[in-house]
Amino acid sequence: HVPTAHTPEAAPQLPGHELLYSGKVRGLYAPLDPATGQRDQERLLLVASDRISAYDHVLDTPIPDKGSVLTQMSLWWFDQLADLAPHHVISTDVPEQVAGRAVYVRRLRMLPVECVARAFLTGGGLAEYAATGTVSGVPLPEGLVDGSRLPEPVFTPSTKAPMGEHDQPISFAEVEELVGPRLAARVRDLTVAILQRGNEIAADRGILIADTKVEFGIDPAQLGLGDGADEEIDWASVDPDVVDVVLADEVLTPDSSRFWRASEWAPGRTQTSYDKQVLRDWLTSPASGWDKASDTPPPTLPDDVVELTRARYVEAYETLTGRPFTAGTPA
Ligand SMILES: Nc1ncnc(-c2cnn(Cc3cccc(F)c3)c2)c1Cl
Repeated sequence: HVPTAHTPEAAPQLPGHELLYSGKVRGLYAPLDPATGQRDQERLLLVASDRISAYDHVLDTPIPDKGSVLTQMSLWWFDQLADLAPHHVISTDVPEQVAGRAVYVRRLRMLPVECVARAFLTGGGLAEYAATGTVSGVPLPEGLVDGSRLPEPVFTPSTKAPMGEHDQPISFAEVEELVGPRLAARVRDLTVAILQRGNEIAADRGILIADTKVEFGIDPAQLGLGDGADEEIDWASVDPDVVDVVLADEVLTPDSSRFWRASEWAPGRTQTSYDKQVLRDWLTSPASGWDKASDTPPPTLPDDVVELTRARYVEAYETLTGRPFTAGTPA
């Protein structure tokens, strides 16, 4: 089930494909059957653009290869996590206009929950903890500060807000109301296990993953639905021990997660972002002439900021995977 699209110019037209849904920096397309022009009901094309967002704005300057780096990092993580959960990837044999930065995926019915887990406390989770001593209803030790490592990753789910709005944190009890206690427990356990595994692997490479957001879906056939079917699903009736809970969307990328350099980690202050700090520092410096409180769009980026930011993405990919980044071709 893919939300109806609003089709801003941001996502390009793609021959043989229909744009279904355009996020801030990504697009979701349905392949069209060349014979009938009908949408393929079993596959989607998930495209990552080179656009980057900061301070809730999508910048007008692309970061070359960002889409390709993040796509290839996600593909690598799907392999590293294959023992924890099946994934939705079918093929990287994609149209040349999006080579290296798109994947064909199985079209699933997505659970209506943004599955977030936190291994370190910062951002919205820290704010909630400061106000209540808990996060998503989970009591935490006293005395935690910005960047504190949590005793173990905590599941902090959100609702899927409408386009352009912020997701709203919800409690585990609300997740149980949304998808039933069995699926709720399963996606909680999977999300925590994915972040735990991600940090085990990343720590060996000097990277900390503070938090991450993943999405899960289920094959319509396993729900007794036709491919094109759009009817409401009674999630509470779904038994996760019978169906496959599939890891979809993107996984453990710097867009879906906070990446920090382990060598720079210092609880008690704002941590530096592995990938976005160069961009943030320039945008908040006098050099940019921009005021982030003004709600005006950020200015075009200078070449050195673009190149340094591109280098951060490439460095994150090569450090994590141990593979040289090759632009435009899937690893
Ligand atoms: N395998 C799947 N089956 C059905 N739906 C999805 C799905 C729906 N939405 N999203 C998030 C998203 C991904 C990219 C570009 C966007 F604009 C939005 C992912 C997936 Cl991944």
